Amino acid sequence: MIAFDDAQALLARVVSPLGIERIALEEAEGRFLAEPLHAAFDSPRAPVSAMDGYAVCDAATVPGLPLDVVGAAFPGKCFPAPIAAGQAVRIYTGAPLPAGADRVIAQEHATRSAGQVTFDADYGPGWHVRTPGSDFTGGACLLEKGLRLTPGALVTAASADVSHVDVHHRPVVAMIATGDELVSPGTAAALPCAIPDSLSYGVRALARRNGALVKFFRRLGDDVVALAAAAGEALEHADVVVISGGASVGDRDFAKPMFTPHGLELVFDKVAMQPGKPVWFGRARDRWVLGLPGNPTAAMVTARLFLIPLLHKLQGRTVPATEWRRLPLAASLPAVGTRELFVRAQWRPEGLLPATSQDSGAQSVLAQVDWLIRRPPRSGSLAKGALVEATPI
Ligand SMILES: Nc1nc2c(c(=O)[nH]1)N[C@H]1C(S)=C(S)[C@@H](COP(=O)(O)OP(=O)(O)OC[C@H]3O[C@@H](n4cnc5c(N)ncnc54)[C@H](O)[C@@H]3O)O[C@H]1N2
Ligand code: MOO
Repeated sequence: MIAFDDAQALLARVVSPLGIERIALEEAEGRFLAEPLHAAFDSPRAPVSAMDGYAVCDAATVPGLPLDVVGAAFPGKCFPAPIAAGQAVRIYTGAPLPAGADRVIAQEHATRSAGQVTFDADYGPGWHVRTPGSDFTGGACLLEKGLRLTPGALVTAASADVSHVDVHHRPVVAMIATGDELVSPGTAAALPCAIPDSLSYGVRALARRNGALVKFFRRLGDDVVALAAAAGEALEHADVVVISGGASVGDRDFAKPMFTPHGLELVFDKVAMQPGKPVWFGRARDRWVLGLPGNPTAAMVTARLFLIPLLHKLQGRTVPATEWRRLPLAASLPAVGTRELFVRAQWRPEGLLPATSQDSGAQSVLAQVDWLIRRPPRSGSLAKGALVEATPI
């Protein structure tokens, strides 16, 4: 059995990013940059107004002194002529300042009469001018390689005058849910011992949310011949094959044997963690294979801790996909056994509240929990308010 940190580190070490493609910014949300993104020019490129008001020469402007309004400046247009002492230009937010002007006075402090403007005594202290390069300078690296393109990052990229980005391919995921008892949700009530296949919905959603294209899905009983055939098909279609269930030591646990004819080589098998001990990771026919335990909470925890890092690494993420933060507990926690313990919790104003059920087969609490608390093996009990390491689930 491998320690949790070692298993995550091993996965990060053996997995390399997929190839690179160039795509339009329009299509790039959620993708990971394969190259750093640099600004084509300064932003703003010229001094621009931060307010609707009047551009003036500060040294020649005092409250109550009328100035001649000699034109209007709009965003996207350069004002044609310089202004001099005694003059002002009507200006709008984002417009380049006319040459000679160095300050903008907001229109709330202005009184217009005919072709002139005067200002009240309260127009200071703001100058309301954004200086060239005050946001970013030409050539500056605005987005690092490996960064995921969030809606905010797309704004940054477009503002740098970039239309296309180099990103890693999206990993294609195949999922096989195993278990004789599993049936499609909506059909179990009529079959006394059937169980709705629930976890494949969560795992596939998690994969999609983390950049994967889920292109293959089978729900199969515990028949190793049929499972091996499905494994072969999945390996043809996907970069990553995820298997749920059949990971433990039961007579019908075929998750690994179904890949034996395909040359499965294990990277790790069994991790000293709770829940999720039976999780395993390997390689077959040059594809990655991740085996998740059947218990739904154990499957979602291990998908969070291994599938997401795997998908992110394939897409070129350069920083660890699991970031632990120190946050206070909203209730006490008992001492930990010999395995790293992952406690499912909910964020409350007073801190992290552990879910009432910590059963690895629990399903109803999965809709409520949003954080995973990590507790080292053999650590002692903790009081309410103690700081723990946690990551969003
Ligand atoms: N003697 C031992 N027994 C078990 C061990 C062990 O070390 N020794 N490990 C336990 C742990 S830990 C886990 S976790 C489970 C996982 O075992 P499997 O991966 O083989 O899972 P299954 O037996 O196939 O299923 C377990 C449980 O989960 C339900 N399940 C499975 N798939 C789904 C699905 N897609 N949707 C909803 N529910 C699912 C299944 O019906 C079972 O109830 O083994 C322990 N046993
Ligand atoms: O650890 Mo198992 O993963 O208890 O459900």
